Amino acid sequence: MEKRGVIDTWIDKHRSIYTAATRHAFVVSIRDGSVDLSSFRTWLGQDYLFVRGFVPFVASVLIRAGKESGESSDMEVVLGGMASLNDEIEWFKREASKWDVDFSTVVPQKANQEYTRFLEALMSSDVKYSVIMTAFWAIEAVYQESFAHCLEDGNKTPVELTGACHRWGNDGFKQYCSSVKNIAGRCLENASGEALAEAEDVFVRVIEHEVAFWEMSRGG
Ligand SMILES: Cc1ncc(CNC=O)c(N)n1
Repeated sequence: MEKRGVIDTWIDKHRSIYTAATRHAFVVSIRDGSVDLSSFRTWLGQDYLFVRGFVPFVASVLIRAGKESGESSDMEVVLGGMASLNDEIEWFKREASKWDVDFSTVVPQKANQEYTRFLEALMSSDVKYSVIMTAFWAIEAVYQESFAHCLEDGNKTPVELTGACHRWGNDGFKQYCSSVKNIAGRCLENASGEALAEAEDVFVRVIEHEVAFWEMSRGG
């Protein structure tokens, strides 16, 4: 059994928004097969742009893990995430041709721009390692929980969308998210009250950005 740490208490405390992010109508529509393909194409284009902005964020987490962490394994965990982003960008490009989406013409929507700006602010050296790790975990965990839901028993996920679901819903990604959560949890155990308050705030803001991100797909 995993030890229940401060992150689990935050998930419970902010359960309604956490569920809004991990069981969003768009994700539920993938799982029940009612998904509107224009919504999926919108999500695909926006998420490709997001991921391109996420790479420098993960790179900054990697640098911080190498410099500031007492645990040498932190860097290896983040490096694993970085490596999967490399595959992910190739996957996005294959999906774009499959769904006839031209990434060169996709314009980032407001929610996407705001999320990317938020990530850029977290890359500042003023942000504590425990806070940046909490954000990193929350970003990955929302996708893991959302897409794993589309693969759980009873799903009617259309076969052409199972690739997306496996990308973030597979057991390896779940393990990786759990490793990132353990790193964040370990850092938070030793954090000051001020750092804890900042990390909780960043956790909630990540979840809010994720909800707003899913909402973009509604526009089709
Ligand atoms: C908006 C958003 N949040 C989290 C992820 C998952 N991390 C990397 O792919 C993602 N692709 N997009």
